[in-house]
Amino acid sequence: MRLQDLEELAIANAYQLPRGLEFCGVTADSRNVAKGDVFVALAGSKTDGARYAADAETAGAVAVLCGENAEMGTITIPIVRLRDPRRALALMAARLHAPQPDTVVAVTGTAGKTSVASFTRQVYAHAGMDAASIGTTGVASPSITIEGSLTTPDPVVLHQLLRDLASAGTTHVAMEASSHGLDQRRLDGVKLAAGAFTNLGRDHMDYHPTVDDYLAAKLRLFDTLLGKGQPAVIFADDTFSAAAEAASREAGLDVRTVGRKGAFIALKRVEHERHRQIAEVACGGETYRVELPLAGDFQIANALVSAGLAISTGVEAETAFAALEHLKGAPGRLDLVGQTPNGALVYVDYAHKPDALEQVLLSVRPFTTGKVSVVFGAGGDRDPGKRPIMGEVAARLADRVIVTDDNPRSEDPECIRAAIMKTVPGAAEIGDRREAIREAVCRLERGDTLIIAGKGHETGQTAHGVTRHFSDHEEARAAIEELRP
Ligand SMILES: CC(=O)N[C@H]1[C@@H](OP(=O)(O)OP(=O)(O)OC[C@H]2O[C@@H](n3ccc(=O)[nH]c3=O)[C@H](O)[C@@H]2O)O[C@H](CO)[C@@H](O)[C@@H]1O[C@H](C)C(=O)N[C@@H](C)C(=O)N[C@H](CCC(=O)O)C(=O)O
Ligand SMILES: Nc1ncnc2c1ncn2[C@@H]1O[C@H](COP(=O)(O)OP(=O)(O)OP(=O)(O)O)[C@@H](O)[C@H]1O
Ligand SMILES: N[C@H](CCC[C@H](N)C(=O)O)C(=O)O
Ligand SMILES: [Mg+2]
Repeated sequence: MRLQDLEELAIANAYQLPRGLEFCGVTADSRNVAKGDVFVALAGSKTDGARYAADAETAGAVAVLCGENAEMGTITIPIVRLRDPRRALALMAARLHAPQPDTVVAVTGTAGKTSVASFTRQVYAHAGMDAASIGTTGVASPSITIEGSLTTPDPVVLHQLLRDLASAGTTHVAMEASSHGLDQRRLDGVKLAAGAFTNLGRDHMDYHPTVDDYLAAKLRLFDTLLGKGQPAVIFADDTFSAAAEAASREAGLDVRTVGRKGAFIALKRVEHERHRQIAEVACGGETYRVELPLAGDFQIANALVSAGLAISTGVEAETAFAALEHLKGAPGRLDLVGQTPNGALVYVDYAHKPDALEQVLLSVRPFTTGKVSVVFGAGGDRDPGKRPIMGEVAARLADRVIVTDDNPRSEDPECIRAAIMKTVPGAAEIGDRREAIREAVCRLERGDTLIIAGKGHETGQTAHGVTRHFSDHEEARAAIEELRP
């Protein structure tokens, strides 16, 4: 690629560009610079890439792209100042690591992204397509499997991955668009075919200064990344649905609402059973009966969003709704890990924010004839404001609460627990998560349901800066085993 190609990508003015300068790669991390690369110096949350420009030059960088006001030290390679260097990085990574699979769809929202990405992949696969999903739980595809990473990978990693998937024959990709990812332009180079919105609640208040800022980041998917006439699938029954719909209409997108208030897919009726739900939906003048093999009201919402995405990108409605009958839940999302000898149900769930905790507790109540128990904590080095709200949710919606540690990271675990305990004074406090799970499991009686919330698919616990192997699934199964005679 030549530096003057940036002009074609509409990210720089011709006069700024050293003509004819060729480069082979791009990176925003000086530690990854290879000879002949362009280094993009980004101002981050911890440090400023400009500080590492000299390291990048030593490592063989041929030019540095940076923000308009970056304080660059003395370097001899050309410096190109840009209004939006993060976007430049994404567009360059896309150009360098082409091609992308033909159909890439992205889903944003506070909760449900991982589930929708996984469900959409499953619907595509059911329709006979070679499909992948990319998100919090990693990459799933017929050719490439990667466990867990960022929800939205950084652009260089993302475009290398999309290229590898395309080369392996994957044609359809469903990916998560996190607010960090959207804000940091990680998706700006992705050629999207459609976008989706699930809901908006409290999250990442450590990163976004206000809810408006958080919403604006999410809405970039619709007002900036998708183009006129492209489908925007919007869950219609959330408080913020109207805002997502308005932004999409304003951008000239083809708005397709789904849910009880949905016009594209209208949810007419749901019957909840213990491990499945039967929904009646209307789409394109037809009515379909869907037996969803998953518990939880919110999974209906996620399933409809994924059907909306699949139908909007070429899957027949009948095929999409038939596919929903075979869905497997995303790992660690209202995941039934076992049943105690007296018949109580034990679920692992990834609710680590107030709305998710509320939804998951509400959704097990209809099939719980006994008590609803919950074991949860809150992550350290993350928005402390959510802790008392999660305590309040648990106090209101669970009959038995054990407050334990999540990933305290660098914080004092006791202080995190104390902040939750303030609003749920009736709770038991057991810091050791293994012990908390055991205690909760052995107190279960017939008809009870236990939710072990917060860590879902995670396989480690980080405390005092050290990560040790820890799996809620393994702990729950071991605790159930101990009850067997
Ligand atoms: C807060 C945040 O989003 N941080 C991400 C961001 O880092 P940053 O831009 O703030 O970087 P920084 O550490 O301040 O450094 C600034 C720049 O200097 C560069 N640098 C730094 C040191 C050096 O020696 N040389 C060098 O060039 C860095 O590469 C960077 O470009 O960009 C990095 C590269 O893409 C990410 O790895 C990093 O993710 C960190 C690890 C992280 O924990 N991110 C989480 C919060 C995140 O992104 N989460 C979302 C949402 C999760 C969800 O709700 O599902 C996600 O999409 O996963
Ligand atoms: N549509 C939904 N509405 C409300 N809560 C939901 C919804 N879908 C999932 N949840 C809850 O949120 C948790 C996380 O779900 P999921 O991983 O699909 O969302 P996510 O948006 O990817 O979250 P994260 O940003 O943490 O990766 C689930 O375990 C469940 O408790
Ligand atoms: N992507 C989220 C995951 C949180 C998971 C929870 N178990 C925690 O550690 O807080 C974050 O990094 O904030
Ligand atoms: Mg996710």
